[in-house]
Amino acid sequence: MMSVTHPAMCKRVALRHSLGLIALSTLAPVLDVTTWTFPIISLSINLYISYLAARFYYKGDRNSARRLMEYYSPVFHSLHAFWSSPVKKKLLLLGIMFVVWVYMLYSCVGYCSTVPGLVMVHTPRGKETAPATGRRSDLVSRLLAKPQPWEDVESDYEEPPIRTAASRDLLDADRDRDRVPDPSAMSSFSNGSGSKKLPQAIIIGVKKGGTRALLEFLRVHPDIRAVGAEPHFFDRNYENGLEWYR
Ligand SMILES: Nc1ncnc2c1ncn2[C@@H]1O[C@H](COP(=O)(O)OS(=O)(=O)O)[C@@H](OP(=O)(O)O)[C@H]1O
Repeated sequence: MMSVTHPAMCKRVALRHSLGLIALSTLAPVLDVTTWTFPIISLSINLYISYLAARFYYKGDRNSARRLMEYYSPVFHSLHAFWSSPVKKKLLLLGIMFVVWVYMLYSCVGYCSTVPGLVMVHTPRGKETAPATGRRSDLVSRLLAKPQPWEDVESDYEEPPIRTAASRDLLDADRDRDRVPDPSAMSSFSNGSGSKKLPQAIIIGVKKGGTRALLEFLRVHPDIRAVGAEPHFFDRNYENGLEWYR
């Protein structure tokens, strides 16, 4: 339509788009969308398309227009030029699609391996906390490891891990599922002498009342030993008795 109403504009647009293809291909690796292999491979094709667009721009005849349109779709051009059998066309098309697919897969694998982790890694006190890049397996093994129901903070104190809401929820779900009324499963709330004691302070609160935050803040104090997970003694495990609670 534009070639009939505005032939000059049509030529300008074709040339601009052809040159834009080179710029776009060069920009892609700069924006980290793909690797530098892509603009290098596509440069020859883009240059040839630009050459055809320039020819169309200056000549503006039917022949140069047709050549340009054919090369805008190199796949169809090659099919048209070299292959006449429909079966061979389909095979060639499949082959080209496969090559493109393999190249995209290769690019994606390289790209995905550089994506940083979404969670922070717990590091011991005094050491820097770093993003999870390159340490994902370590983090996964931490998250999947079954947490101890009770922690002896005095003998083996570790600062609480920094977790995202998602990983904390995962751990909470895991803990709730694994909470069985088995006294042997509860390690002692040891004061260092090995004796079991009842807690000296209890955090009571409604759901979503911020009890976890309070527990984590208190746990930071080196003289406070705190449970690893909320024991829910009074509302869920009361029937298990004080022996379970110790
Ligand atoms: N200081 C302070 N101020 C305001 N809000 C706070 C504070 N500390 C914790 N929170 C929010 O409390 C929610 C978690 O509460 P709980 O730990 O009791 O949750 S749970 O019942 O154990 O699941 C949780 O809310 P949601 O993020 O909406 O789940 C926390 O963000």
